[in-house]
Amino acid sequence: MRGEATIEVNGLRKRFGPTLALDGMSFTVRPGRVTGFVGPNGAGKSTTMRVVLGLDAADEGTALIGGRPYRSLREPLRHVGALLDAAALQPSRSARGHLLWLARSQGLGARRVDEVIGQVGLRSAARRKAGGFSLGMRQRLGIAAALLGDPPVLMLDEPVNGLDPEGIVWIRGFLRSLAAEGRAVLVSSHLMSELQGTADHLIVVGRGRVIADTGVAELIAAASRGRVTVRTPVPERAMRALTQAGAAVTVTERDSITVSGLPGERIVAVLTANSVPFSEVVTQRATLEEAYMELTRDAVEFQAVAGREAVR
Ligand SMILES: Nc1ncnc2c1ncn2[C@@H]1O[C@H](COP(=O)(O)OP(=O)(O)OP(=O)(O)O)[C@@H](O)[C@H]1O
Repeated sequence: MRGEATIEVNGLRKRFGPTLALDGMSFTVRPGRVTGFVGPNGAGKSTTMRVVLGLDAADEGTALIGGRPYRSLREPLRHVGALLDAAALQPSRSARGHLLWLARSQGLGARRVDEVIGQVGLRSAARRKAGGFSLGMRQRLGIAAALLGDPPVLMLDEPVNGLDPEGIVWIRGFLRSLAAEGRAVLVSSHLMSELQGTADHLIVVGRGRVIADTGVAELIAAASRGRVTVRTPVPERAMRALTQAGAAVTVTERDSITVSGLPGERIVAVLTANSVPFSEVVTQRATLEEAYMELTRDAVEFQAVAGREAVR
């Protein structure tokens, strides 16, 4: 692996006829972590990736891989590996034949081909025709192709789409290991749940621009808003003690209250000091899906309104 592991996208605008696909898209993908690129259908994820790879030209803005535009890279596979459409392969070629053909075009040898075949777990199928491959096998082959040049930057468009549970577990672990090697890994999805457990960082997009650029842990913490549920047979006494300690408290059920403004450990300490009995103190955590829904609500509402207008 060589070269700088970054993708920098700055002020991209792209129009397809009446559709503004990219409207000032800007973000940086950093090395050593999996960055999820997530947003509703039509948000501009694929278009951004295509612009970064020089497959589409932007009307405005810049896209750089390791500080350089794709078109200036002499052996691009050594700088960036991409999986855009796993169906795009020559059905009559064997998996190994397909990779050999790609490798030759970039001055890479058969040894490297056999290495990546092993890495993605396709050794036993390497000589079979790719046309007969399942979607999961095609995804593995596409990832093998992306890895051929041992690139510091990887971009995968919806790699989890259509995979069975075993394939999903495999790809999650695999992407994490590629990031742990110091690569910049950008993975798109329109489903947040697909990125749970995979992405460390998220670039959330809607309507051709970035809505949020945030760590997964921070996003969940912000959506959870530090709420803690306390189960107690004496909610009024608990409420008094915690309010005095500076918390905001609401009674949610007959025997439970929701507390905000104090961390769980402090709540336990206050209740104990005031001899208030309790059976449970649970810090609430929003799921990634909930946090995401909150962020993208505006973008989705816009689409729903636009859709209704189109129907009328
Ligand atoms: N070649 C094209 N010609 C016309 N319109 C296009 C073209 N490519 C993309 N678009 C439009 O640009 C917008 C952004 O599309 P894009 O495929 O980048 O979104 P996406 O976020 O990848 O969505 P999805 O999750 O559905 O893949 C959409 O409205 C799409 O219809």
